[in-house]
Amino acid sequence: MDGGLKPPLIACQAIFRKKDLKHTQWIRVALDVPLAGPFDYRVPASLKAAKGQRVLVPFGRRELVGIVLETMESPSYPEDQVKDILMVFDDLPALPQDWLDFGQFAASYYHRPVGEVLLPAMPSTLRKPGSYTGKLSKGGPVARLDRRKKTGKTPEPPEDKMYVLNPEQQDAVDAVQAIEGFKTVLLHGVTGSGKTEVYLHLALDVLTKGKQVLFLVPEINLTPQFEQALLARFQQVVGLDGIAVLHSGLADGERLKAWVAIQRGQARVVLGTRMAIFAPLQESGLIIVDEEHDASYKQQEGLRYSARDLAIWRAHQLSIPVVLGSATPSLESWHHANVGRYLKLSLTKRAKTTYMPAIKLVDTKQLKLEQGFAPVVLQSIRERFERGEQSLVFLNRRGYAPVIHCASCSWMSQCPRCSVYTVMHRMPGHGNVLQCHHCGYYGRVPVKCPDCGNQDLEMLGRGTQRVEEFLRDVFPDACVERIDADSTRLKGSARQLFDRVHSGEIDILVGTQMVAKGHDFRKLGLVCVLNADAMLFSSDFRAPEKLFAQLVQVSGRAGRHVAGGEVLIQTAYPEQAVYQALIRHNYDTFANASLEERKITSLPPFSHHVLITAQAKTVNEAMQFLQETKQQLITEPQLAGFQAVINMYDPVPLRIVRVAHVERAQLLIESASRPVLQAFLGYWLPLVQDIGRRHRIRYFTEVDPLEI
Ligand SMILES: Nc1ncnc2c1ncn2[C@@H]1O[C@H](COP(=O)(O)OP(=O)(O)OP(=O)(O)O)[C@@H](O)[C@H]1O
Ligand SMILES: [Zn+2]
Repeated sequence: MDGGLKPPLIACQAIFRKKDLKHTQWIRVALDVPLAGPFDYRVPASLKAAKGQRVLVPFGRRELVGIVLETMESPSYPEDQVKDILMVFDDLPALPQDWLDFGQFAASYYHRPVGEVLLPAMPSTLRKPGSYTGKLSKGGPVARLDRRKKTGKTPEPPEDKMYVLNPEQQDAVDAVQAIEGFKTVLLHGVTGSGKTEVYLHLALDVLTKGKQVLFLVPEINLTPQFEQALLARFQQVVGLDGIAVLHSGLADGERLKAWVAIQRGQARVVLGTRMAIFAPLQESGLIIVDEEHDASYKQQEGLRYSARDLAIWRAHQLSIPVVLGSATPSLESWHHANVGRYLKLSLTKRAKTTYMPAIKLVDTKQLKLEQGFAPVVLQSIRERFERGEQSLVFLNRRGYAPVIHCASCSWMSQCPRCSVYTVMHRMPGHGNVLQCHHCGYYGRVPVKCPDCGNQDLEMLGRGTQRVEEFLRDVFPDACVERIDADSTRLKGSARQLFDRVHSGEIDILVGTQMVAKGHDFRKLGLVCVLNADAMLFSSDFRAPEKLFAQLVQVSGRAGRHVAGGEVLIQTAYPEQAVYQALIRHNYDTFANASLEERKITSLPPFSHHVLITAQAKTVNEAMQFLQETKQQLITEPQLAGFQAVINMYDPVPLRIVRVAHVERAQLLIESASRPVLQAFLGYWLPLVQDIGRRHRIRYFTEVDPLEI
């Protein structure tokens, strides 16, 4: 048995207790429970626990795995109330102090208990008592992993196409390499400008200095492409095990393996989605955040963190550079670069073709559309197909039809649990079903109207499935495939589909935002965008920024390796500023004008937001609760000083007010100063908690929300 793994000590603890009292090592432990703590424990003489080690502790009637945050002279409770820990796990090196500090920072900034930050960051096997105490534990998950024999030969690395950097790329590399200590770099490079090559050159430099590189990408389906590039370039340098990948799509064992390699310092390059920001790196030299503007860096449940923002804090903490790359930087980052807080580096040309694709607007107002397609769009797809080039049809709506409708009584396929319509999906083998994209509800498609009995129910609108079906009809000789959350549900299926696009087998690809970003499609000549207008009139002040970014990204998939790339955007509002900036490839003008508007209206980045979202049986209860919390600013004497510097809006119901029988409302808090807002939250959130308890209401707090 591994040295540190002792059988549970519950039985022998009583014997030790008396003579142990002089010894007394006290520790403070982080536990994944929704309570603030602190949780203090005593370490019996038979054990030794150091900071950053995991320990097994009794908690109420349960036993939990926690992380030692501190060792102390004395506990913060009377000693006889402090319980003994049961085990210490020393099968891995202690988690580094800077990692603990990082977790503490995230906890305080996002106002969550530290245990809810640190423990969920780890693979589940390392924080489940059962993985160590059960009959089959055999020394714990790490020992089991280490015993697993390596079989087979190490695969050869993929072929590496290292390019001679063009002058812009070289300048960017030189500028980052010249940085000493911490600096945030914004690498603004147009789509296809070869940002990846810049990252790889920077990474090589850092690796040869013996440091680790952390590489963040926004989506799981971008990891295989980057993993291949990293293996091609670095497998010879750091070995196969020197490259670790972390994302939520990994099986438990794979995630454990990657984590262990990182914590032991064996992994030199860590590639991952947002969760990888919590990798316990030992000696990191560089952090790269690709597509830094992407909303996927924001976690939308539990600890609602932004991995991009945390990456900057982490780099500052470690005194290393952090490179944020994007063709469409977030307005926050763009602003920081404009005022000189970040170093702005630009790649203005494409690396391969030198041409940006021609972006054209197809005005659909006067046109008769066929299944949502303008005739010129279908004609263009046909021409590309005949020339052997690929086309991408982008439609950000999955399913077959967004709603079923009865023309005679106006019945609609409303979700019984939510205030949205259910979407009709074709399920191979199951026929047609109605599915709610918010609560997961499934139902049959009625054969006749449930209200009036009319048998002619209509399918309104179209999603990717219907578009795929239509294109298969129109182009029977073409290979038409669809990539969206439905077609890639099975593990590995997304990768297979993307491989088929890259190999050129697929002629026409229909896809949602899954296909829109990051991918370097070689044979893709044409991109068609069907329902861009859907995002045009959203109430969210970030909607134009998001729409612009999305359209630039998807347009950027066209003509990366072939000349003559073209993008056709169907719209009924071609005069809108977003579209006009887009056809001119003018990010700078769009961003600067948007920032000007934000400044006038005091919106981020010129102010800072916190959002409280309350959930109750009725929206009125949620609103009342929020109203009462808002009232504190006026009635609570200790908050009086904040009245002039904190702005609270009126509570409002969410746009989709009911999801899964729960109604929601939100309260937006704003301040021109981040430290002031943080100080205010420190006083105000405990009051909110008390009111929440009284109202028996669930709510969550979101610092720097992306959607309001
Ligand atoms: N110096 C170079 N010479 C020739 N080709 C290059 C050079 N640098 C990169 N490339 C190639 O250009 C293509 C586009 O590069 P890459 O995918 O890195 O673009 P990107 O800037 O990340 O774009 P996006 O923002 O759209 O993801 C790739 O096929 C890459 O191999
Ligand atoms: Zn629903």
